[in-house]
Amino acid sequence: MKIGCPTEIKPQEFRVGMTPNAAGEAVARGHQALVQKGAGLGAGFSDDDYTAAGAQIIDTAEEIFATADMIVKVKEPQAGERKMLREGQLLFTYLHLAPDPEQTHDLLASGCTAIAYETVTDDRGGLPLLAPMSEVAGRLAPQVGAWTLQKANGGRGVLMGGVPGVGPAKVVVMGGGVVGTHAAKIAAGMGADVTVLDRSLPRLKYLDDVFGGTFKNQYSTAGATAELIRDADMVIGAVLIPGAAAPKLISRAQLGDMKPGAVLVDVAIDQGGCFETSKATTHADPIYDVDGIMHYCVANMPGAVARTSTIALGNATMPFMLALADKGWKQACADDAHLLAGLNVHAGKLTYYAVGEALGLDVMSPQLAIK
Ligand SMILES: NC(=O)C1=CN([C@@H]2O[C@H](COP(=O)(O)OP(=O)(O)OC[C@H]3O[C@@H](n4cnc5c(N)ncnc54)[C@H](O)[C@@H]3O)[C@@H](O)[C@H]2O)C=CC1
Ligand SMILES: CC(=O)C(=O)O
Ligand SMILES: [Mg+2]
Repeated sequence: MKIGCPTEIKPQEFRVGMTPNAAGEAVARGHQALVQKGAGLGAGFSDDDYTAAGAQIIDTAEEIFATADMIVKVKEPQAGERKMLREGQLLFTYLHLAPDPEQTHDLLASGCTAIAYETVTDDRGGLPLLAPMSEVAGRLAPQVGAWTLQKANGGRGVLMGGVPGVGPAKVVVMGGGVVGTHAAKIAAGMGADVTVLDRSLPRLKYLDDVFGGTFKNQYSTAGATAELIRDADMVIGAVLIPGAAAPKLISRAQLGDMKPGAVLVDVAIDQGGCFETSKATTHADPIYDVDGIMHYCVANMPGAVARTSTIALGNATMPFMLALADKGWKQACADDAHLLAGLNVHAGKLTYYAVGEALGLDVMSPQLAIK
């Protein structure tokens, strides 16, 4: 199979969909790896690194989209890329379709088959292709939140760990999954006073067993949220209902109950955000103010640490990419229900129920798509 890897074109996105090592594994199995010139530079991989692994360097994205059987990327295809997708072509990348009707429309119109990293599942109820980037974004969240809390950036001017004689920042983390747990660990490590909210009792039991002495946890209700945010210096949004638009957990009216200069970091922004006032921002212009509350809502946070993120993502995606290349997508999905869970679009039809529900569109059963 011809596997194509174009350069990412989302603003300030420096990751790349295929590492030289992954390209080498594909080539060793008889596939062709077509990598756009310079695609790996932002993550510290030169064209020579790819050539040494057996990949072919291709000048333009147009040539890659025109010839590859499978396109492997990081971020959702941008408008120009969507125009180049074609019927029968396989797209393997993050999509986040529920909050994105335009992208959904274009993917359906292209006739391509699209497997979304963020809805591939595993045996333990996890999301193995979202998890590595959630680990990164979770660990970044307190770091960017601490920067936003600085006075010159519009924040309250509160230091995460405080100092002797002055108490630490109060951090509330909404959602105790992968992002939330990593965010809480780092925030607590910086010395902040951290509380994690979740709606899953088994998850709260796990957090209590493992991190009981490090940060607090509480069952997530509107009442508990209202009480905690009044006193918070920073709130990190880290909830997820897989594939679906994020639930809105803090309304605009509630910003008035918060301390002026408090910070909201909405990591869940790629699923539409879990605060009413969230709108996606970029690394170039990451923060904005609504009613005196600072918002950080970058939808591709891991792009800030492109090398760590590219290697971590590549480690997770490579076995699935190789299965898709070796067997073709239908057989690979028929053999692996977890990969089939990633199928979001096929031949002009949506194949993921939560996306159809969010956008009011019909859905074809994924089992039918692989028949
Ligand atoms: N902005 C960015 O660059 C990135 C964003 N993300 C996003 O971060 C979000 C979280 O991802 P993960 O932690 O991997 O998901 P996860 O599935 O591991 O965790 C989500 C948690 O939210 C909890 N939850 C659901 N509804 C809730 C509610 N109403 N109140 C409290 N908790 C609730 C669930 O019980 C679960 O424990 C996703 O939207 C993901 O796409 C992930 C990586 C990068
Ligand atoms: C998960 C995601 O959207 C990202 O890593 O950019
Ligand atoms: Mg998007």
